[in-house]
Amino acid sequence: MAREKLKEEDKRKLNGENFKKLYSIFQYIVPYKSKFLVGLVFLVVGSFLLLAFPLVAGKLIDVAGGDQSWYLTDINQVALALMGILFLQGIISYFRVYLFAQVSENAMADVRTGLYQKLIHLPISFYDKNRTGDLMSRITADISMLQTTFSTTLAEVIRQIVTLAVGLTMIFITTPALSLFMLCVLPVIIFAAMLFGKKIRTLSRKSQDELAVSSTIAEETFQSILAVKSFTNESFEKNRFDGAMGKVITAAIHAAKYRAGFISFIIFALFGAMVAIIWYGAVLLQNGEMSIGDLISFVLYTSFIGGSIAGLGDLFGQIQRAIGASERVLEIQDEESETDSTTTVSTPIKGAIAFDQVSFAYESRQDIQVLNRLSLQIKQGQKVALVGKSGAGKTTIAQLLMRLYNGYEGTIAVDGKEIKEYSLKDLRDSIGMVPQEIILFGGSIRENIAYGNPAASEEEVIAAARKAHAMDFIQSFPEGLDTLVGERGVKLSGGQRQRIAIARTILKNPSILILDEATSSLDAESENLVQQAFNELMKERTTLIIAHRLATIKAVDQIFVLEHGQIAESGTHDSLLSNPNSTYNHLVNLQLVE
Ligand SMILES: Nc1ncnc2c1ncn2[C@@H]1O[C@H](COP(=O)(O)OP(=O)(O)OP(=O)(O)O)[C@@H](O)[C@H]1O
Repeated sequence: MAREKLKEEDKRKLNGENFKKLYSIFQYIVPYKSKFLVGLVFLVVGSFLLLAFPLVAGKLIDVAGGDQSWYLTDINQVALALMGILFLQGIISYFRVYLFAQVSENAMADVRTGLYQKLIHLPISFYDKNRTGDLMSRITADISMLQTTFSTTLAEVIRQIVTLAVGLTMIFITTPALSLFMLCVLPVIIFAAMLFGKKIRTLSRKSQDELAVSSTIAEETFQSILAVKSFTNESFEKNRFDGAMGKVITAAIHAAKYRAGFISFIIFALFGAMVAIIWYGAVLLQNGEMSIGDLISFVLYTSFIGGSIAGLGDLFGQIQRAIGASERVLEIQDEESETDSTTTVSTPIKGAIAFDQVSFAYESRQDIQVLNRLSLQIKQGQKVALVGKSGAGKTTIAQLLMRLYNGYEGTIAVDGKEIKEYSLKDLRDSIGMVPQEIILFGGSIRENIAYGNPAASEEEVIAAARKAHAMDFIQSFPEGLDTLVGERGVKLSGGQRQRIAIARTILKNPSILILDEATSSLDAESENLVQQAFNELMKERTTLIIAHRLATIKAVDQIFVLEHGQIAESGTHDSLLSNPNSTYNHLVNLQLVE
């Protein structure tokens, strides 16, 4: 398997606190513990079997040389025993890998589902602070990393530790003098290599950093290529890039000097140590203190030991990275979900709305007081419009009503009861929102309409589509309601998307309606159909229109003009217009000019 290169910033220290994080994720394995334990037993037995291989291989040579002191005295028997060991270890490895895969796949699917469920229950304010790409990588890359850790890395660590412990024990039992000699030579070299390695890593990180700087320069210029060209700054940019490249080369060559030293040192020292050890083995052999078979066992065991020391270094790197990944997963699990009142109401929400002295600032932008002691009342069934300059806080009012954000001061009541006392489901079920920008899910038109009420029957879906004046265009597609929309489906026009969103909301049948009007206007025919669909939708529902185009709101019962976080004026279109100094009048004039 190709391993991704370890990024230094992704690594964490191997200390108790960090292991606890990994352990928290490891808890997901508990439901599959019996399979995990069997896999673990297979792993240890398999490792022991493999470690018997050098011993028996050594015996093969000794038996060939006439040694009769072992249980098996015939080379054919010994060779068969060797094959038997390999065969058995093959079967055990198969089941070990298979079991660990089952455990880790299931456990990590649980982590993923848990994380996904947690994420969709987090408040919108969380999404304001985190980028989608980052959340995606937690659910995909980070958990894949953890999966590798629990399926392969953990098994490898155990296998290598067993190999190291058993390998060392075996060589000390069979060839103590030679092992002791090796132990005096090798650690010195390993220590020197580690020091060297650390220095080289620091230096190559520096050259990578320099490379990153040069990439940023390139990226910036490509993105602003228009500016570069219109200012004829090509040569300026080239010089900037040249300068950055110069730094890359200096840093890379500096690192290369150390790497060259390291390589020649390793070749000399490692092979030198090998010569020394083999020389000492030859001396022991000559003096009759050791058999050829023992020497072969020793060489095989030391190659096993060497392999596991090298392997462990890499594995610890992986674990350090896995800790980073578990940290990012746990971070989300520690986030606070939307707070909810557990009491559900028995009487349906009718739709009278009252904001009383409501003040609010977004958590991520505390310095801007979006609403400032705002009060407004909307009677049940009334149609009202909110107008105001862009950024005045119209959408914010709607979002607060749906409790998409908490942390406001004052009270917001529906049917005379503070919204925090409703369960989120009751409250949001009773509010239908048709947003400005309608994004349909990938799937059929039917599924997109039924999103408003997944339990709706075919007839109800069709009736809703009719009321939303969407059926005509739906029927014009060969596949009708089964037509696929979204990224891989047909592209619908803005007006068509709006009518689907309206049909969806008709199916939801809320008592309160929020229409966030699209800023861009549709062509006259489409506009007319959408308006008719809206009229159908608004029937007998309390309706709050977030109006951008004032022409569409002449008929509402009341208009609230929002300014400086407060309701500056309210009244009907005609009454507001009759006052020449009103902000409303000013807004209308502005739009007329546009
Ligand atoms: N999620 C958010 N985080 C931080 N600030 C926000 C957020 N959403 C809106 N704001 C800020 O709050 C203010 C009010 O925004 P809001 O979207 O309610 O205005 P609006 O009246 O609906 O504007 P528009 O007519 O352009 O849609 C703006 O200054 C905006 O920048």
